[in-house]
Amino acid sequence: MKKIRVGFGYDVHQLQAGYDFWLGGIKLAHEKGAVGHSDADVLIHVICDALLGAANMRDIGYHFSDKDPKYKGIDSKILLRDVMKLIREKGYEVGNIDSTICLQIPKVNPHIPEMKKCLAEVMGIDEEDISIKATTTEQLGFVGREEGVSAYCAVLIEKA
Ligand SMILES: Nc1ccn([C@@H]2O[C@H](COP(=O)(O)O)[C@@H](O)[C@H]2O)c(=O)n1
Ligand SMILES: C[C@@]1(CO)OP(=O)(O)OP(=O)(O)OC[C@H]1O
Repeated sequence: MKKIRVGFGYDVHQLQAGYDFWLGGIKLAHEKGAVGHSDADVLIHVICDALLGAANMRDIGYHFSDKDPKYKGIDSKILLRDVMKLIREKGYEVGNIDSTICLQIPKVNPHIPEMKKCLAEVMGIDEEDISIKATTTEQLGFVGREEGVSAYCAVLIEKA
């Protein structure tokens, strides 16, 4: 019988001036960028966490410690590629991904096609199986005050 599992991811990064803003594998032009040990790509991080959770393989920080200098400034696409390797070693393939980015500004919608193309290539899956959505938080909370960006992700993985 085919085995289907669900996974979920949530992550937050601060936004500060003087940092690049990597999101969904691409660099956005903005006066603030995301702060982290890695390139702080919050969308990729939640996809990684959702995939690892679905496969019952802990989380991103367990595999790629934020204390390890090896990961300082690392391109999160490299981490995502490694996570795909880990779940495929367990015999899983991605069913579909659904994600939401919480960001007050800038608008994400114009960039979603490029993000999907980039992530599909990194993961070796069909763009049609990746959904990316965005919401402001109506000026409320840390996202609304433009102090941070957060994201949520649900995935299905399956094996024969
Ligand atoms: N950073 C963002 C936030 C939102 N969007 C798009 O705008 C729509 C309206 O946002 P609300 O927070 O008022 O719901 C939202 O549904 C997204 O389509 C965006 O592109 N980038
Ligand atoms: C991605 C890693 C890599 O060291 O560092 P951060 O960029 O700080 O991101 P976080 O979401 O805190 O996840 C932990 C780490 O795996």
